[in-house]
Amino acid sequence: MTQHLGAFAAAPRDLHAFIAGLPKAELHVHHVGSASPRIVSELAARHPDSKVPTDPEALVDYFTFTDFAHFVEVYLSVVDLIRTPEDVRLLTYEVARDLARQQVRYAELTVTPWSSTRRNIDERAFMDAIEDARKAAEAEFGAVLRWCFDIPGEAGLEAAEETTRLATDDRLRPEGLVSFGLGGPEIGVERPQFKPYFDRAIAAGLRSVPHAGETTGPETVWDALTHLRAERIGHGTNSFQDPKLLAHLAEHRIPLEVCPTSNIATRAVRSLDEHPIKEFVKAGIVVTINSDDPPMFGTDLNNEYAVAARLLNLDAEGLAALAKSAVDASFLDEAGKAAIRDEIDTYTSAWLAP
Ligand SMILES: O=C(O)c1cccc(C(=O)CC[C@H]2O[C@@H](n3cnc4c(=O)[nH]cnc43)[C@H](O)[C@@H]2O)c1
Ligand SMILES: [Zn+2]
Repeated sequence: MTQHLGAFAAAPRDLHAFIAGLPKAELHVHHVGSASPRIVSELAARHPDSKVPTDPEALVDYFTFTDFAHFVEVYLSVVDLIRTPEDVRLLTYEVARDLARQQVRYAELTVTPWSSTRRNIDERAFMDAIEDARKAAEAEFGAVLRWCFDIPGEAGLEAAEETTRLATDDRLRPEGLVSFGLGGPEIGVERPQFKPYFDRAIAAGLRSVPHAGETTGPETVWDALTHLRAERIGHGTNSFQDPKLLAHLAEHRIPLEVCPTSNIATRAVRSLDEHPIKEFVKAGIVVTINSDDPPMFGTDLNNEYAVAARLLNLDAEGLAALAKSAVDASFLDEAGKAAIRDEIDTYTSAWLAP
């Protein structure tokens, strides 16, 4: 599963090692999209009626996408492998292990509960499974997880209603839930129709983090800001087409959750060298670096930092600043943010000491 990892190999050797040990926060990573080849093949073997390959080598081809619609089709075949609360718990716990191995201290994991409840996983059992894994991962790996529940937009308003209910019902809502999102394809899925659901989620104390501008233009990002009151934008890639939007994002300090390799894998951007991340930094926008669906895109967060180092010409101090931007843009409490920032500073000073 290494089709996109070339950029990491291209980073200078010591920068590669610096990134591997750098404490980090991941703000845009999907639950099912983080299933490692080992987990996918284990689940596929458990459910042999599935068309998902059981051989990790065959998964490399299976996870090569022709466009965003093809990506969603493949993504849903993996969603179909998650059939029991134990599948949910195993996936969540293993995802946390993979994050912790990369020195990710804090992650906001995007979970689509509707995809599981509609596949007859009991809603109470689903919440218990993710929470149980979250607590075990924090105790055993030291990785703090928080949840973003997202509406799968293409599934329509019934899915929006159900996701909002699951996110706002005090008897169900998990302790780790901090935010509310909107995912899936953007073409033909207008953002404004989701305003009432975001209003309810925001009123219940959740933060707004919709995907926008990944596969459609800047007008989708404006819609996310205006109608969904977005506090961060998932991707926001095509914002570069509108200078007024760039200025607005910079002035209002709305961070972009940039996922460079994802944009290449889904063919939203032609090549890494054409990625607009440089324009975002030049415009003064808060940029965070994320991995989206790492095993499906043959990447991980460390590789995304290596990609960013190359595209933005960053040294160790620049990478540490990028890591701190993600901490600052997160929904962690102030004490938690300060602790990770201190850890980043201590690590970087030790690295740079003669
Ligand atoms: O679960 C279903 O049965 C179902 C039925 C109809 C539509 C959907 C979806 O739209 C699921 C899409 C799913 O994709 C997730 N995702 C992962 N990576 C990305 C991304 O880069 N951009 C947008 N969406 C992404 C997202 O969390 C949705 O849940 C499902
Ligand atoms: Zn995403």
